[in-house]
Order: sequence, then C-alpha cells, then structure tokens
Amino acid sequence: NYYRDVNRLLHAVQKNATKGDPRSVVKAIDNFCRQKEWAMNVGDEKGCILDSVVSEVNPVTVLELGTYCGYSTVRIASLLPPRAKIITLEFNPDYAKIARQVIAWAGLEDKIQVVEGPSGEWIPKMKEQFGVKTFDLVFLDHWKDRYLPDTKLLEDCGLLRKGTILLADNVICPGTPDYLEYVRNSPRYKSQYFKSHLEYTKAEDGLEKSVFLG
Ligand SMILES: O=C(NCCCCc1cc2ccncc2s1)c1cc(-c2ccc(F)cc2)cc(O)c1O
Ligand SMILES: [Mg+2]
Repeated sequence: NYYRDVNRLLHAVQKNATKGDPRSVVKAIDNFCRQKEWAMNVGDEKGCILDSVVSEVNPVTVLELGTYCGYSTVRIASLLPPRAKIITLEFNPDYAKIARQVIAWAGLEDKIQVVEGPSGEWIPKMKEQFGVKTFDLVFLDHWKDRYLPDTKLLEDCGLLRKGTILLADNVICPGTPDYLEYVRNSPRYKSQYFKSHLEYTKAEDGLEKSVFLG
C-alpha cells in the first residue's frame, strides 16, 4: 500500500543520504523515485525552479501546503537564512510521520514545524497558534482543488502582505484551472508561469509564481 512505499522512501534516505546533509537527502529521494518507485515529490527539475525562487525571495516566514515526505520542505529549508522558519501542513498522519524523520535526517528540525490537519482549519489559526504576522512565501502543493479556496482564505485572514510570493506546483498536471484563472486575471496578483515537467516524467507540468500586490 501507499504507506509501505513512503516507508521504503525513508529507508532509502537513511541508507543513501549523509545525516545532516540536506542536499544528499534530496539526491537520495530523487534517485529512489527515478530508479525504484515514482512518488509525488516536486522533483529535481521543478525543484531547481523552486530553489531559484526561494533564493530570490530570501523568505523569513514560509508556509508550505502539502508536506508529503518533506522533500520540498528540506529543499526550501536548506536555502533559508538562520532565523527563518517554515510551517508545513500535512493532512495525512502517515506522511507527516515519514516527513518528520526525513527532516530529522537532514538536520533541519529547528527550521521546520510540521503541522497535521486540513489547511482550511489551520490557516485561520496561524496568527494565534504560531505568532505568524504575514508569510513571505507560500508553496502550494496540496489538494489541487484547495489551492483557490486556501488562497482566498490566506487573503481574508490577512496572512499575505504586499510582495508575498505564492508558488504553486502542478498547475498543469494534475492541474489547478480555477486557481490559475484567478491569479492570472485578478488585479491583486502579478503571475508568471515556469514551464517544466511532472516529476520524474516527460509529461508537461509547471509552477506558477504569483506576487500578491496588496
Ligand atoms: O495530489 C498531489 N499532491 C497533494 C496530495 C494531498 C496532500 C494534502 C496535504 C494537505 C495539507 C493540508 N490540507 C489538506 C491537504 S491534502 C499531487 C499529485 C501528483 C500526481 C500527478 C500525476 C499523477 F498521475 C498522479 C499524481 C503530482 C504532484 O506533484 C502532487 O503534488
Ligand atoms: Mg506536487
């Protein structure tokens, strides 16, 4: 079943990656997913685009929606300045358990807070529970039909500021048509598409980077 698969991914990390070395954790996951079992990590091709956006934004407060095994969480955290933090939401407790161990192997626990539960419930509690004012970067990689409602929720909860960057995975495959239409046509966003491929495949996919204009 799917849980055994993610367990094998964790064992591949513990076998092939150097403890405390985030880049070797990323490499081990990519090698495992390319050679053994496909998994829905953002992957190395889109991961490079993610890296360049994170390096450009240099965020202090990051929200990730959809932790899965923690691959993108580790990629982002390994590029953050010292005091920066990521809050990452995961709905599935099995995935969250694996992600915590992958993050620990990378030695990035101090920068990352894995929170279990649905985004719709947690987003309204961000300020009171985690003392968040606004996010500098949001990485959307959870249920594709939650991208739009959760973006509106982030707006309504005052969690976006002028210049906050939203980076969305899978805008082509599986696709997030309603979200794309919104960020590309709303006067409150400036959007840009980064064409790429679905992780570990030749299928088209891409990331959409949207700046909140306030
Ligand atoms: O579903 C995907 N990702 C979300 C998993 C849902 C996890 C959630 C986290 C969370 C946190 C808070 N609230 C609610 C939720 S729900 C996903 C799927 C594919 C894919 C592409 C082609 C295929 F043939 C088959 C799968 C590729 C990807 O890169 C993905 O990200
Ligand atoms: Mg994805």
